[in-house]
Amino acid sequence: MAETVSNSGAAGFEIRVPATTANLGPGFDTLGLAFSLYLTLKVRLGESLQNTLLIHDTYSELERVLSNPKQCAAFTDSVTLAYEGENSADLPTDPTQNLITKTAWYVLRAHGYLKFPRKIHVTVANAIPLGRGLGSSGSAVVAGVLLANAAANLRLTQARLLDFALAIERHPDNVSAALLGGFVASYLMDDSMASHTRALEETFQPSDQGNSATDAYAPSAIAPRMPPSNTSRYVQLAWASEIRAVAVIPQFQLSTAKARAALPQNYSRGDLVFNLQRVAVLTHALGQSPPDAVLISEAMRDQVHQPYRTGLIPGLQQLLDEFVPEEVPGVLGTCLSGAGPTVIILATANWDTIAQKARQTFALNGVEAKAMVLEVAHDGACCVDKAPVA
Ligand SMILES: Nc1ncnc2c1ncn2[C@@H]1O[C@H](COP(=O)(O)OP(=O)(O)O)[C@@H](O)[C@H]1O
Ligand SMILES: N[C@@H](CCOP(=O)(O)O)C(=O)O
Repeated sequence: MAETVSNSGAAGFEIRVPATTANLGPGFDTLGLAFSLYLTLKVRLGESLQNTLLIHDTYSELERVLSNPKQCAAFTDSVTLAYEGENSADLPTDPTQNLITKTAWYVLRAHGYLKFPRKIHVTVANAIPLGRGLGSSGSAVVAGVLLANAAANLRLTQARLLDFALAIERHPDNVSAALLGGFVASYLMDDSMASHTRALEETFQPSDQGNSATDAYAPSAIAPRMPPSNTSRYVQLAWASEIRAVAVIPQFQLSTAKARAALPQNYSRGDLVFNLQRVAVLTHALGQSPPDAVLISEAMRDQVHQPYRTGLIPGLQQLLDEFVPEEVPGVLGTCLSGAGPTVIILATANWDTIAQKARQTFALNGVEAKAMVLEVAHDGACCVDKAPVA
């Protein structure tokens, strides 16, 4: 549950967002599960800034303000970023290029702010591997929304935080689980989001006036529209406490965009019915204690996304075929995590043995992988007053 921080007296705050796995087999773009592996933002508050609001008398005045590349520089001056830990070198610290701060900028601008109202320094500790299907981008987006909410004291409701995250991420499975925690099923209110032009593209529309670094990220000439309200609906589902996930994480990255591009536009009635039958059973079966391995293993099979992604992930099909309860004691079921390439094996025992065996299967297919045994994070993203250690 995310809280709003009152930044009046505090010297800083901390935001923590869990990693997620999406789909769980048949629940493509529908099911998400939060893990106790976190993206953490330690935020130090500095001096208050002047002229942070988009004050304008006329539309043309607003246009003049926002088409001025200096406004990009103003935003950049209001925030500094540093990374520590895993992936430190891989992510941009320019606030106009970093997904966390770009998201925060979008939320700020939609509320009439040109920049953060106080200078902030953000240290990002990211334990979530990038581009592996463990929801790193969804967590970064949720962190960005919470950052703007806390820094500008916007007091957004949970539903509104989700609206902003969805305006950017577009599929609700990862962001719903990251924000809420636990095992979550959600759907998008189709028309509202479909009619909302992609939020980040609007906010960061490249300028056609030149190629300088500042121009390239000049905001579009209009303030971004607010996303529609209540763009999604969700339900938090029961999760049997015996179940942990073995995440087998290949050392290569696969972008979600590429793995989505591999999917067909249309499906047969047979494939649709196959998934509907299984996802309905799965949402209930994963909450039952003790879990029924035979029921779950079959219910985690999928015909909508995994068959089209096996070509991108050597060893995936073998893992799906071999890590079944009949073959490996303790296993409940196996699936691709999100868009991959990580494979998730749900199990009630023998987690370390399963992890070792699964790494070997990847290795036989020429893929080096590490494995982690992950607990479900029942608490979602949070934001608390906390002064970072200097
Ligand atoms: N902590 C972070 N800070 C900034 N950007 C991030 C962070 N985590 C993820 N991203 C962005 O998201 C991209 C990965 O997104 P994606 O391809 O959807 O993979 P994943 O399955 O990990 O979500 C990264 O290359 C980076 O651009
Ligand atoms: N439903 C999406 C989930 C993408 O998750 P990610 O963790 O890979 O970003 C999909 O399968 O494309």
